[in-house]
Amino acid sequence: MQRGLLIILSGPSGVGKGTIRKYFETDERLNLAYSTSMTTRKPRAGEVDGRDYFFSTREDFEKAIQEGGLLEWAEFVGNYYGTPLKEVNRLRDEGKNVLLEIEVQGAIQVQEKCPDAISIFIIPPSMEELERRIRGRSTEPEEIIQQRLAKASNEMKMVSQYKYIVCNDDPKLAAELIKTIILRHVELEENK
Ligand SMILES: Nc1ncnc2c1ncn2[C@@H]1O[C@H](COP(=O)(O)OP(=O)(O)OP(=O)(O)O)[C@@H](O)[C@H]1O
Ligand SMILES: Nc1nc2c(ncn2[C@@H]2O[C@H](COP(=O)(O)O)[C@@H](O)[C@H]2O)c(=O)[nH]1
Repeated sequence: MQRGLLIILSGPSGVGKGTIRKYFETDERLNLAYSTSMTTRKPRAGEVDGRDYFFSTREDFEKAIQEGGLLEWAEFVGNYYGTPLKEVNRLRDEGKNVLLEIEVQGAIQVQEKCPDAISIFIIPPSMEELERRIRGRSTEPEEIIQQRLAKASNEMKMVSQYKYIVCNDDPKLAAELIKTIILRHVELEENK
């Protein structure tokens, strides 16, 4: 069986990564599995442990780092976020194409470790629109919104580190573009 691909979906907080993912994650042709991350952030209303994230204490997260249990990890606006390595390997060994939805520092670590990873950076139509989206979501207090927006400006400077750049103006169109990228890579793998 062919090992599954590793796909990185990255971009500033609030750009619409999660929204776009919803449009293509049920497309069976993509044979996708979403990698659930570990985080020390507190759950938002409606978030479910084990589905949206594995919510953890800082102590347990640091233990996971020390034990080499994470493919990548980063501190983002006061919280740790990381990708459990074992699950990614298990899914890829089963032939699944694994999707990581992660921020920029983590995306760079994954690309260093797995140069074949398909990295996609989502950009907003403008920084004003990014701000509207992050505020419109109403999930963070003002102080955190400010920190996330400051972080976003720096993250936008890292676009050249990615193989593909997709603008999320219309989420359905962005999802279609990403689907095309993934399906082409699946085809290339099959013809290897
Ligand atoms: N193309 C779009 N046009 C207008 N609003 C959008 C668009 N895409 C997403 N949104 C809205 O922007 C907000 C942020 O989207 P979303 O939560 O998907 O971002 P995200 O990149 O996954 O954020 P985070 O990285 O913080 O998890 C949501 O309220 C979503 O409905
Ligand atoms: N490096 C990693 N970044 C991750 C991971 N899981 C999520 N994220 C990114 O963190 C920010 C903030 O997320 P939020 O849910 O608090 O809004 C966002 O850019 C996520 O994509 C991970 O495992 N590693």
